[in-house]
This record gives sequence, structure tokens and C-alpha cells, in this order.
Amino acid sequence: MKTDPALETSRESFMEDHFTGKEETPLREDAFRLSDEEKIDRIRQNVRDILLTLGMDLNDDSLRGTPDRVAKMYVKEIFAGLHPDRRPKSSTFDNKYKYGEMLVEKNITVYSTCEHHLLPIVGKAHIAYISGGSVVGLSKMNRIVDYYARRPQVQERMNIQIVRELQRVLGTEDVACVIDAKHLCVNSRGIRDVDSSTVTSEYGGRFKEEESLRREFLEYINLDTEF
Ligand SMILES: Nc1nc2c(ncn2[C@@H]2O[C@H](COP(=O)(O)OP(=O)(O)OP(=O)(O)O)[C@@H](O)[C@H]2O)c(=O)[nH]1
Ligand SMILES: [Zn+2]
Repeated sequence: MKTDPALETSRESFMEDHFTGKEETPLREDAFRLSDEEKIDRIRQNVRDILLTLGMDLNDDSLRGTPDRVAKMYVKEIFAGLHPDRRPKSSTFDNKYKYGEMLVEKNITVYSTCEHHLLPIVGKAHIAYISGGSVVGLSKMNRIVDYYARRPQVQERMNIQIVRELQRVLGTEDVACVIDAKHLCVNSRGIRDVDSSTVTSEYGGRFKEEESLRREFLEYINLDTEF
């Protein structure tokens, strides 16, 4: 594990050049004014109101704990990735073995929540990068996906956020991510098309420039995509 000053500088200049803010989750300025416990208290009451409005009897044994369960689930689980304190610490290592080919971490499970309907998005993310001097622990890629998934999301933004974070951590633009996911707002309600899924991609650096690299990546993850 290391903090290479040259890499730090390249990360900083990368951030200045590329982090435009457009891919940021739209948050209010006072998003973290309330503590988690205060948020849970409020949401518990809000969920209670929704259920009462729907006519549910909250004295029923099975329903009594629902407002509390939902409030805790929102704050501590499915939307926990809104809090910057929960951004995973991604340790990097020297690429001592000089591995110069792409590394692919595929079939990373994605559980997210569609911000339009607050229904689940379930799928797989596939990540590739080419080391520019440092390598990242494999599990950190899964952790980065999980962090950005635990927010109200649209798939396109989540895809870009994952790539930007890995570019920052690795100090290289040569990062790619493809996400294939089912949106329950499409599958279980509305148009109710249970079979459709959504594929998004974000290619940085050499992946954007070199078709052969994109093709190699897609071959590794077995997706046939036309360019
Ligand atoms: N681009 C994008 N759209 C999404 C995502 N998740 C859900 N949507 C879409 O957001 C749209 C919201 O459209 P609206 O017309 O406001 O909502 P709606 O009346 O519930 O639409 P229907 O789902 O068609 O019934 C829907 O078409 C959803 O399929 C996403 O991750 N990315
Ligand atoms: Zn939706």
C-alpha cells in the first residue's frame, strides 16, 4: 500500500480536468444537516403517514414495525451511499509485476433503486482498467459499485460515477464500465415488460479511443455490441 506523490499530483490534475460535477447525485445543500438517527425518526413518521393514508391498520402485528423497518432500511441500507463518509477507502498498490494488459472484474452484482419510482434496479456491472502505474484491490471495485448503487439512481449516472471514482483512485483515464440491469419500474409496473433490461456503458481514455480494447473487454464479458 502506498501514497505515491507523483500519482497524487496526477489524480489532482485529473480531478481538475475531468470532474465537472455533471455526474453528481443532485443533493440539497443541507443534505447532511440531520443525523442518521434524526432522519430515521422523520422517515418513520412519513412512512406511517403513507400507510395510514392508504388505509392500513398499523395496530396489526405484522404492520406495526413497518415504518421503523423502512426508515432504517432507507438510511442505513439502500440509500446509505448518499453519505460521503461511506465512500470506500480504495487501497492501491504498485504495479510491481508490470502487468500491462486490461484487468476485468465482471459480474459485479448491482442492487440499486430507481430514483423515478423508488423501485429496485437489479443487475451486473463489468469493469475494466489498464494500469497506469498502480493497481487497485479487486474487492474495491465491487465496493465502489455498491457505494454508488446505494442511492436513488438512474443507471446512466451510476455508470459514470463508478468510472470517475476508479479513474480518481487509479490515477488513469483508462477505465471502462458496462452495466446490464433490470428496472422493476419497467418490469413489474407501467409497461410490465418482465424480460427487458437496460445496458449502459462508459469508456474513458484508451477505451474511448481504441475500438479493439472495447471489443476485447466486451468479449471478456460476453456481450455482443455493435460499434
Ligand atoms: N434514462 C433512464 N430512465 C429511467 C431509469 N429508470 C427509470 N427510468 C424511466 O423514467 C421514466 C419516467 O417517466 P414518467 O413518464 O415520468 O413516469 P411514468 O408515468 O411512471 O412512466 P411509465 O414507466 O412509462 O409508466 C420512465 O420511462 C422510466 O422507465 C434510468 O435509470 N434511466
Ligand atoms: Zn423507475
